[in-house]
Amino acid sequence: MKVGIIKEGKIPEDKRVALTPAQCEEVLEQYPNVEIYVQKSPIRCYTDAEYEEVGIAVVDDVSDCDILLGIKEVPIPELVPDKKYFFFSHTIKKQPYNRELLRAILKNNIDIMDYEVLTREDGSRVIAFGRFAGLVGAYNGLLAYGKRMGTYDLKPAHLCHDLNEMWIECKKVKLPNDYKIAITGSGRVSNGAVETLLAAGLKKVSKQDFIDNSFEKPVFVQLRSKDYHEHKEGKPFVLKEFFDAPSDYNSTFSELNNIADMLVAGAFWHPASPVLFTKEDMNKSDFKIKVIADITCDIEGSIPSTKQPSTIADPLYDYNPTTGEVEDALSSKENITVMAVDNLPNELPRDASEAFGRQMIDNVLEDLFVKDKGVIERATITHGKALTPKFKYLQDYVDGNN
Ligand SMILES: NC(=O)c1ccc[n+]([C@@H]2O[C@H](COP(=O)([O-])OP(=O)(O)OC[C@H]3O[C@@H](n4cnc5c(N)ncnc54)[C@H](O)[C@@H]3O)[C@@H](O)[C@H]2O)c1
Repeated sequence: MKVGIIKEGKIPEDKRVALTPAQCEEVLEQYPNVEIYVQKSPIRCYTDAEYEEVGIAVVDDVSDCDILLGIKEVPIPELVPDKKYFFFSHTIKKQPYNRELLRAILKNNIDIMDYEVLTREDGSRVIAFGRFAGLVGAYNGLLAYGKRMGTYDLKPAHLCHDLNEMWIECKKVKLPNDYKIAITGSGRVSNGAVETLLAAGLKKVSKQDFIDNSFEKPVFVQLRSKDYHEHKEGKPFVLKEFFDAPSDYNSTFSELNNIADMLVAGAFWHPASPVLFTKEDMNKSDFKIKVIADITCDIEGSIPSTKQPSTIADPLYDYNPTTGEVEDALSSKENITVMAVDNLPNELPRDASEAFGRQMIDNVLEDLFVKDKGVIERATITHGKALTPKFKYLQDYVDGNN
């Protein structure tokens, strides 16, 4: 079986790759009937030379391979008919901008296996980049504070060679004693953010201590959903019930509005959930938060200042709490500085790729190359020019009725 690692064609460019050079070697050793070909790419985070150094074939054309591995959506003119593809198609929520892509996939008799729906039997996702989003998102928050105050200057994560260099950069962080950072969430993103703040020398404290005490060093609190939501009728907080009916809950986050200096937003936010605070709260004189690293990046979602996404190249903007408008980054001390990069894992592409490939090797490739125990079937959106049964709900989207 021939496997091709394709060159990413989407703009803005994605540097990540599904298998690193060392992982390609590992796969070839484990599956002697498999061949791997890497399509030449000037942007991939692992260079063509790094693949060649370990004996992996780097070629111009991978269209004779049986299975093609990418990361982001393949541009329609680059799709090769009758192939099996793996990439993030961003079609399963009927994203309007990818309707034509799904139509082209069907027309060209392509089987698309989408990483987003690669799941284990219990439904948990096999491939997720949340940790890297959290690592970099919190780092960008610290970077923003250094720039606001002019106290230190962190090298942007995407200019660091890898995560190790970012950890070393973290040593430059100098926050005042009693500087307080609130992180929301307890999942992959939030736990990644915790790793960065610990690496930067902050101390983790409980919510009560965060509110009641002052400290001789910078501190952070990690808030689980139950730490900042309460049932509207005073019933006990039950996580499943909160997920099922978030509109039955109020947010109590505002008790930290005049305590936290920075917010790192890392909890998934359902549109029916209460917001963290309002535009009016942000305009109050005791609203203390001056840096918001919004990793969830829901535009006009739980955080009113997240009015637009920002980019890796230009990660910050200011929110003027008086006018409610976006202004240039770091244009006034009265403004709140926002980081809302929506593709954070791409800032550490080498590490993110390595974690990605590890998940592929450990959880997917045996099903792909030997016998499918369900992983591949669950992730297959199209087969034989038709939607597979699980994805039939996309038919009206394909037909253009929705
Ligand atoms: N900016 C980026 O580049 C980037 C990258 C990856 C993920 N994200 C976003 O970060 C957020 C968190 O992702 P994650 O990987 O940590 O997810 P996760 O499933 O690992 O964790 C989700 C967290 O949100 C909380 N939560 C609150 N309401 C919820 C609900 N209704 N359903 C599910 N969880 C709920 C959970 O308790 C948990 O703490 C998501 O919104 C995701 O889209 C952003």
